[in-house]
Amino acid sequence: MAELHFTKGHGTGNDFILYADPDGKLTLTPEQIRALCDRHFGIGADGVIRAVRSRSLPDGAAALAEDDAAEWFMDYHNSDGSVSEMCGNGIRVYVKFLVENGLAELGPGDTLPIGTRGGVRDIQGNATGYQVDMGRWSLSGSEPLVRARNLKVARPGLGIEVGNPHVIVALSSEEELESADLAWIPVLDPEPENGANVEFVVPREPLVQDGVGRIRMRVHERGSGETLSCGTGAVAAALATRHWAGESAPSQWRVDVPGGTLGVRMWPAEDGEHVSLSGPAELVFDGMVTV
Ligand SMILES: N[C@@H](CCC[C@H](N)C(=O)O)C(=O)O
Repeated sequence: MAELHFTKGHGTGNDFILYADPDGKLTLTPEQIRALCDRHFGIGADGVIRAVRSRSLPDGAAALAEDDAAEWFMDYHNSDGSVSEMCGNGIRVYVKFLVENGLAELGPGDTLPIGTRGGVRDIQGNATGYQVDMGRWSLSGSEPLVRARNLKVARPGLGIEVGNPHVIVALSSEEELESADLAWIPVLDPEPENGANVEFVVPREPLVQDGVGRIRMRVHERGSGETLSCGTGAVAAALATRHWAGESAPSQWRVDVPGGTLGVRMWPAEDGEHVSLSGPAELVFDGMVTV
């Protein structure tokens, strides 16, 4: 038995249990993670984030090889105990947790590199929260047929990798988006080898306003079920919508999710196109549980 001092936080309603374990001494089992995330019998959360030094974790070696300034690693687990490569909402909340606990500094204009299993991500503060350079992205090459409960027909999805895997599905109307029952796992055919987060999107009317693209999105997250928001999902959904909209589509997007709004921007970098995610990060309360 050990005492776990934790902080509960969220980014647009995507909620996490965070704890500091700089030297990598408190690895939770999948069973412990499931119990902590249980919304009736535990604290309740979409995932658990451990703040651990990159040098204290085998997975951190790749992060340090990529950028030796990536002192901190975001060790992310979904609420079912599975590991994920990356979490776009979680990383903003994670940086706020590091800064508020005096584990890292992030002054105006500074960049903080964070190790993740999906690669090192650079974070900056901004007026509404944090901005994350999500790095390079790619089409996964897969376009599975997607069936979701309450949607009458199967739809083609578009596979996109932004460090973790996503499949994006365009729906025809806001009514259809609301009618989908995402408590049920969408069925993908073919099923991606490592599973996928599935985002359902509809354009706002008009799609582009003042040069900014606008979409609404709901998500069923791999390993967590339906959540109020998914940062990497918002990035993938904006990329997919731009892909469908063609050459003239904007490079700046506003993505409305049930828990709030996220910003996505595509921009040319030296090594190819990067995409960044911006949004708020909140720490809600601290507590202690025995695990
Ligand atoms: N909510 C996250 C994504 C968390 C991981 C995801 N469920 C996966 O398994 O890849 C986000 O904000 O990006």
